[in-house]
Amino acid sequence: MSTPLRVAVLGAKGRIGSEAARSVEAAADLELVAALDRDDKLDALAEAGAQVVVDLTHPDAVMGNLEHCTAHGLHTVVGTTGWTDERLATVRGWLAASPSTGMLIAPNFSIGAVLTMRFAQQAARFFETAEVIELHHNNKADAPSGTATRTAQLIAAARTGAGLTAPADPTTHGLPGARGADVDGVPVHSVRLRGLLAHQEVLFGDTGETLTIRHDSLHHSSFMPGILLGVRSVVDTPGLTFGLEHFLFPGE
Ligand SMILES: NC(=O)C1=CN([C@@H]2O[C@H](COP(=O)(O)OP(=O)(O)OC[C@H]3O[C@@H](n4cnc5c(N)ncnc54)[C@H](OP(=O)(O)O)[C@@H]3O)[C@@H](O)[C@H]2O)C=CC1
Ligand SMILES: O=C(O)C1=N[C@H](C(=O)O)C[C@H](O)C1
Repeated sequence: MSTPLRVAVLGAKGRIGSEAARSVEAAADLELVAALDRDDKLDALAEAGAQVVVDLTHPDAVMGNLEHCTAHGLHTVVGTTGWTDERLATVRGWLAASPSTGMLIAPNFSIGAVLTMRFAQQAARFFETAEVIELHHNNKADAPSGTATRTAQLIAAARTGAGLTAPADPTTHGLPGARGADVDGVPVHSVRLRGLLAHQEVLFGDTGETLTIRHDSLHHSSFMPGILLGVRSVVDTPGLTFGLEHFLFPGE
C-alpha cells in the first residue's frame, strides 16, 4: 500500500471541520497530521509535514490561510464561503507564483447540491422566471450562501448562453429586501432558522407550470465524500479548480 496522503484541517473544532477531521482520520489512504483552529499557528502545518490543507473556517480567515498555504506549496481544499471575483483573482495570483500547487474551492461538497446546480443550469433556458431560496441554521456567517450565489450565477450564465435576459421586476411598492438579493438578475432569499442545517430550493416558473428543485443536507456527513474526493484529486491538479463538479464529472 502506498504512503498515506498527509492532510491538515483548519477550523477543526467547527461544525464541518470536526466532521472532516474525523473522516480524514477514518480513511485508510489519508493521515490527519494536524487539526488546527482559531489561534493555532499556521507554522504547525509545515512542521506536521502536511501535503493538503482543508480550510473550513470563516470568510474573514480564509484569505490569510490560503496565502500562507500557497506560498508554502501546500495544496488546499476550501469549503469556506465568501468568494467574490476579487478574491478569486487574488488567489489566482498566488497560485501563479506557485505553479505546481493545487487549490479546490467548492461552494458545496455534497453530491445532491452539485446536482441541484447542474439541473438548475439545464432548466434555466426553459423558464422565464427563476428564484433561489436557501435555508440554513441560524449561526451561519454569510448570506446568501455560497451555494445559492453560485446557483444564481449559473442560471444567469445559462440564460445569457441561450440569448435570454432576466425579466424586469414590476415591483414598485415594497420594503427593502422583500425581493431578496439580486445575484446577476436572479433573486436569492436567505432563511436562517434554528434546527436547519443546509437546504436550497430553486424555483422556475413559466406559463402554466413551475418546477422546483430542492436539496437538503440533513447532516454534515453529506459533505464528507466530496471533501475526501477533493483531497485525493487536488494533489494532481495544479492551479485553481472552482466547483467539485470538475472532479465529480471530469471531462464534462
Ligand atoms: N462548501 C461546503 O460544502 C460547506 C461549507 N461550509 C462553510 O464552512 C465554513 C465553516 O462553517 P461551520 O463549520 O458551520 O462554522 P463554525 O463556526 O462551526 O466553524 C468554523 C471554525 O473555524 C474556526 N476559525 C475561525 N477563524 C479561524 C482561523 N483563522 N484559523 C483556524 N480556525 C478558525 C472557528 O473558531 P471560532 O468558533 O472561535 O470562531 C470555528 O471553530 C463556513 O464558511 C461555511 O459556509 C460549511 C458546510 C459545507
Ligand atoms: O454554512 C453552511 O452550513 C454551509 N455553507 C455552504 C454555503 O454557504 O453554501 C455550503 C452548505 O450550504 C452549508
